[in-house]
Amino acid sequence: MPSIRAPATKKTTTLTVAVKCRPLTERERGRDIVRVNDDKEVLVLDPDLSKDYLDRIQNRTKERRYSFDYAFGPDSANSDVYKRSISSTISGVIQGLNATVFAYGSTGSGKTYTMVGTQDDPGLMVLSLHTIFDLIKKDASSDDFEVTCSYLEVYNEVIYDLLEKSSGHLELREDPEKGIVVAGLRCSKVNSADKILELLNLGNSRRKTESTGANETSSRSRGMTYVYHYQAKPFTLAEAFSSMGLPTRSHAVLEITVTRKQRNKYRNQVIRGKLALVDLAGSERASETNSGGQKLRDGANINRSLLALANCINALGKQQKKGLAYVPYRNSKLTRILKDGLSGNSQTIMIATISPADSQYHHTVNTLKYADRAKEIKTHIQKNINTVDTHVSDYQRMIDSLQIEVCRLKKELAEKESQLSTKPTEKAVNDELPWLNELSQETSENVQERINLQKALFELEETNLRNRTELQHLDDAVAKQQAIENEGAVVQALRARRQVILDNIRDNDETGINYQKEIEANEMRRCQLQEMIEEAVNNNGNKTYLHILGQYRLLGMANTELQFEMAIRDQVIHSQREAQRNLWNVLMGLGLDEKRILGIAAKQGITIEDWTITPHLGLSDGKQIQNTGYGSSIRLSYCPCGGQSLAKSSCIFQQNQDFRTRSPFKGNWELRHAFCREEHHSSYYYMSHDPYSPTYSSQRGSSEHCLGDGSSSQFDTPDRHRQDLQKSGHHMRTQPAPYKEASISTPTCSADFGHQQKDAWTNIARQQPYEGSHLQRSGSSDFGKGMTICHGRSMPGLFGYSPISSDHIYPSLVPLKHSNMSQLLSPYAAKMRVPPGSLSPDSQPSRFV
Ligand SMILES: Nc1ncnc2c1ncn2[C@@H]1O[C@H](COP(=O)(O)OP(=O)(O)OP(=O)(O)O)[C@@H](O)[C@H]1O
Repeated sequence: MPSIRAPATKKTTTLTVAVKCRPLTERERGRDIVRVNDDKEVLVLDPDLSKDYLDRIQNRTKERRYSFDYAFGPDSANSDVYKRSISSTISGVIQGLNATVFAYGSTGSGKTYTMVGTQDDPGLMVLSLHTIFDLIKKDASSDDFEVTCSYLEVYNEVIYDLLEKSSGHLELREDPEKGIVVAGLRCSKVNSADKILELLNLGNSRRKTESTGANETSSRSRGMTYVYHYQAKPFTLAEAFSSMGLPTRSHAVLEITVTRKQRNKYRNQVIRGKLALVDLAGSERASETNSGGQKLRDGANINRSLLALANCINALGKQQKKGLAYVPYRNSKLTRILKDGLSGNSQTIMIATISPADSQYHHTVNTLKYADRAKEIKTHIQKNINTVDTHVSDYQRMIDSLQIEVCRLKKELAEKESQLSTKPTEKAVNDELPWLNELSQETSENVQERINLQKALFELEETNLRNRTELQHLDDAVAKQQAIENEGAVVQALRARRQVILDNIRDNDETGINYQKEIEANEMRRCQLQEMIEEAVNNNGNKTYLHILGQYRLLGMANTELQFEMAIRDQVIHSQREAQRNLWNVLMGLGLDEKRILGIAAKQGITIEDWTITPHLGLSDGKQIQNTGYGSSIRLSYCPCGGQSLAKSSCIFQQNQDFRTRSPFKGNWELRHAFCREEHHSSYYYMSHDPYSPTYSSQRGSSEHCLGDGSSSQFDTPDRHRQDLQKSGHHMRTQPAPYKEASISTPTCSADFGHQQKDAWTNIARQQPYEGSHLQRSGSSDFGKGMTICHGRSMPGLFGYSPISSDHIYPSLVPLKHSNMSQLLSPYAAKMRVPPGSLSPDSQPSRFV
């Protein structure tokens, strides 16, 4: 019988934030600069002792003061932290509530000490597990309990199962019923806290480790004293790690699920509570680690996940204040795994760990800053009750609560709209500076919101694509099963799942339409802001202009940071794909045939979309279609200068490109070779401040008359957008595209700049540290001969991103029209699993502007 989740009352709650300051270690000779007052307030003194009274009253001191739900000083034991801030939440787990506990802090600040503890001072993980089993023991006479446990790590953006001896890479999947799930993760049944601790130890011995110069104080690099407190076989963390003698470089998540079946009057109810205990790797600065190569990459990945976590915390904090719609969970595996803990159905506790040493001032303040923001985050907890029956009254209650939610949201929306309609220009001229600050803040938020909304749309598309694939599998399975048992239980279960997937597709489509509306609203706001800025520049001259210029620079820096993040991500993806290809080579070498491999993969829940084991062949002009004997492989190539070749990745067609851009400074054509980037989200958020970029040259060209030279940008602006800009007074020019038949070519707009702006941009462009990078170049390429078909997406055509776009401030993420490529590729659409019709020129989804 299909089960539904009965509507339980939802309670909105905020993240509980506790700060724990560890004692100074023997090695740290510095000054203790942290004070904890009234168990709630944390004061961080200025590490510079030479600051005097005058500095302090003139606010030149670096002293910082924060207050939290709980604050613990160096004398507090783990049991104090547990009793005051966590124990009540843990008890909720056996009542069907979800809880997440994570320690956040820089390396060596005491995360592991807090989560794991020592024999004398057991940590939060150990204390929580004992509480759970003590409570189960109490209720065991009336109810049946089942406890399962999983333990995973995220290392270099790859998920491993720590309970498996040699775990492969695990994938995250978004299930319409269960939310984010790690496919293939082992869930072991356990019947005591000791058993879990045993598994924990086992898993810890498998965690990835790496040495680093930064964590001299980290427990993991020295003789460790941590002991998991269980009787059967005492086991120290030192034992787990000393074999390697190195600190772990991964984030680990221990998840305990308690399923409770009541034996009394609620016999048909199953209550399920989940506890996630997270041990994050510590953040560190590359400059402090003295490391390079793999270590530097590890550090960058750890920092990236933590940055992604911090970004989510930021966005969630803002969401509470401003109602922004999108939180970038997708930016790392860690944040996807923690999604429920950060905003979903979970009572979440963040333990921010800090060191009192003056040398750690920056890390301490940074941790406290994020902890402070995390206080704003709201989650919505509700009991997880499954029933085997579906009652009409349950549905009625669901509808009622949804209607209340809709009313609340409508009211909020109306309030927000009325706030936004107040024009800042109405303010007095002598208020100019605060007004400008507000304007630039809004400008960058507008940009961020636009990026986020577009990302959200991509995510929905991706989820629905997977849904559609599953739907196809389900239909096949139903047909097969029907032949065996007609309308038996299995067929019914398959049908029930099919319905869930269909509902999810419908919901996602609706959400997509709403996102589209938000994008349109964002676009309107963008035009308003643009007009305000122009008005301000015209009316208030230099002062305003310089201020805006400063904001441009900030945006430019943010873009560069993002580019760097994307470069790392792409590197990881590239390595993974390379490894995957090698693995296939090995499998084929072993003599396994394609069918068998596909069968094995299907059993493991892995979908192989396509693969090619293609020797690197020389390239020639034009298109080639190869048949490798392992299934058809398509290589579309164009490389007049005999460039390099890349084997097609598992889900993308690549074409070597001949990137040409015209340098406005050198005045001649430059040939640049680069590859289309592999399919990845980041491919769509592509920013460039390359002074040679077409966008840039267009800007310069407006005064130097070098427009209309035949160069065409990979980025484009839709007609409506162009009209808006024309309305706002820009001079528009259209650049002809030289290679129309090969690919994507639509007119590009450009805006006129005055000399001042032009020089400012030159300066900004020169400041970009990655100016000459491959990414920048491909971002600024002539796309005339380039082509990337994103396999498996229902979005036809390409998407480009222009940082300064046609209006020199706002990025625009727009689909590029596709040309006759669709006809060329349509015979392969089935192989590519592109939804029917999506390669047709008419299938441009209307929601992409
Ligand atoms: N409350 C505490 N009491 C005594 N010593 C502590 C306490 N907290 C941390 N320490 C000590 O501080 C050092 C660093 O702690 P720990 O290894 O837990 O840091 P970490 O944040 O987990 O580091 P990493 O991120 O590298 O894993 C260890 O020597 C540990 O024994």
